Amino acid sequence: MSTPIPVIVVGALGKMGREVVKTVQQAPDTTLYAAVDRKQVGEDIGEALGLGAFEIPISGSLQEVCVAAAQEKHPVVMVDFTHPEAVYENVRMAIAYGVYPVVGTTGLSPEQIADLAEFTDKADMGAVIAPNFSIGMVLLQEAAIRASQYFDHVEIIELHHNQKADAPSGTALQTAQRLAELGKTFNPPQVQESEHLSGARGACADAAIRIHSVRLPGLIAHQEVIFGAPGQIYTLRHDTSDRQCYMPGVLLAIRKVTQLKRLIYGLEKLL
Ligand SMILES: NC(=O)C1=CN([C@@H]2O[C@H](COP(=O)(O)OP(=O)(O)OC[C@H]3O[C@@H](n4cnc5c(N)ncnc54)[C@H](OP(=O)(O)O)[C@@H]3O)[C@@H](O)[C@H]2O)C=CC1
Ligand SMILES: O=C(O)C1=N[C@H](C(=O)O)C[C@H](O)C1
Repeated sequence: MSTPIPVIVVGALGKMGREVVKTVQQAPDTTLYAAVDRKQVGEDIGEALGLGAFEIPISGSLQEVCVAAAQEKHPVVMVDFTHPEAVYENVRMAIAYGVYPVVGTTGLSPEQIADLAEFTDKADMGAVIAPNFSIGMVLLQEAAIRASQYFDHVEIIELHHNQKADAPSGTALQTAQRLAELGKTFNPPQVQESEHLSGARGACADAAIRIHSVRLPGLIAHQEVIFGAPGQIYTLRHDTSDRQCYMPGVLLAIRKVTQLKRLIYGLEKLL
């Protein structure tokens, strides 16, 4: 059997990071190389997650971890589930040390993504950025693309837990972007609208698609794409009930990223 892929998990104590740590430890072809977070530095990551000792202390320095990874014979992968304000620098750091990034953190601007793509090209390396690693969301987006051939009116509602830092969600933005790529203008105005409360009609994304963001405790991650036409409504909805739903997609990206020679945006491009 070949050597398991060594994986650095950044944001290892977070809601997503802890799932990735467990998944990477359990999968036969991946192994946890390092766990990075800004809390509980020095504590064993397995103990910190209530999983027993892994003999891997939490590191507070991604750079130190990358310096060590750069000395390894086999390519090392970094999985980042941190914060919109941290992710760009983390990815730059990983690429600078030849560590392959798999990024789930949302909130990167289009300019930052373009910049990172240029950086991977120069380094002759691959990277994966996916705003949503669940297969259900890929299928929802594909159904939405098909429906867009027949419907001219569409709005998106995304609903998340109220610990989420960014709005709208990266997934909602990507959904709008994928519909906009069809080259069609949606939602031709029917009347002169006036907003009596700012934001009442949501945010206007690509191709005049409205996105509405709901934040409540009790939610995890949910999205509706609602198409309307005279006499009918077609609603596509995806609900997350456990963050395990993202793990097959994350594992797929870990397994494929070292074979890539450019930055890939979106899980659908790996399927
Ligand atoms: N692509 C996908 O499929 C999915 C993407 N996401 C995205 O992933 C990101 C993380 O989500 P989630 O796990 O819920 O968030 P959490 O806040 O639960 O976890 C983030 C973790 O990263 C830590 N962290 C923040 N900044 C740094 C840093 N600079 N260095 C190291 N660690 C850091 C946080 O520490 P502290 O607590 O101190 O802030 C925390 O432990 C979000 O952008 C979210 O939108 C979420 C689900 C699925
Ligand atoms: O913060 C979350 O939870 C999620 N974030 C991602 C996003 O912004 O789209 C993916 C998923 O919606 C969960």
